[in-house]
Amino acid sequence: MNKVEKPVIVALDYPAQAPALEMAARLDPAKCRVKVGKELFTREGPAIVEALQKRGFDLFLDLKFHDIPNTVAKAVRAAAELGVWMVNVHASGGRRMMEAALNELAQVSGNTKLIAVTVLTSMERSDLAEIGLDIEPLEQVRRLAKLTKDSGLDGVVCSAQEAQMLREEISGDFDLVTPGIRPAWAAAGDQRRILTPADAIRVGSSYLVVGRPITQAEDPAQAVEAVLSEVASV
Ligand SMILES: O=C(O)c1cc(=O)[nH]c(=O)n1[C@@H]1O[C@H](COP(=O)(O)O)[C@@H](O)[C@H]1O
Repeated sequence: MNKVEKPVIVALDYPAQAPALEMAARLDPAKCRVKVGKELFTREGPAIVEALQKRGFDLFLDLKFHDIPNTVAKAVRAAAELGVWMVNVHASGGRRMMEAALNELAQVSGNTKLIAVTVLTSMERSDLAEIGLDIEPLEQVRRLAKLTKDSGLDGVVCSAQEAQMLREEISGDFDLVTPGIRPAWAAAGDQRRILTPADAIRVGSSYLVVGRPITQAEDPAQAVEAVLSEVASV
């Protein structure tokens, strides 16, 4: 078991600042963290990060950087200088890219976590084959997670269905940040490889990225409580 403080990260997948802040106003920063992704950040920029931080939220800036080492390192630095709690890159950018990002991060005060995306939960074996990877997604996740750990990063984004395998293969402190979480009372929607909050924690997830089951609930704060009580029961 890898229980952490405040394991729920609410994905604020909104097109603009107003609805994102409306949702944030219905959430308690003492109970959950929030995630800002590409759409919201591209439209609103650092202002949305600052507005959410001002309300007391720990913020995961989910921009999944993937470029040459110098470019990614500078982008990670810019994120850390915004004071975000967590930022991410694509592990497939390779060891030199991840190490450069980590070195740059070490020069910024604060303790922003740096994690890497392994294989997106939307990708299947056939998608990997089309980009020249003739292996099972699970195997690619294993490889990229090991590379991420060897490169010194804090953890990976992966499907909770891969968490158990990663806990068996990778020892020590290593965050497994898992989307595709669906409490029994929520609709699966477009997510395919899903797990309940309790099962995700049971198999070794550290943080649960939860979007619509919370943001589309009639009472989002109560939905956070429901997820937390499931987690507490493990
Ligand atoms: O990096 C992510 O957060 C992410 C990676 C991944 O492989 N799959 C995935 O669903 N996500 C994100 O996790 C969130 C899941 O939202 P819901 O499906 O609404 O719970 C969305 O913000 C996705 O963009």
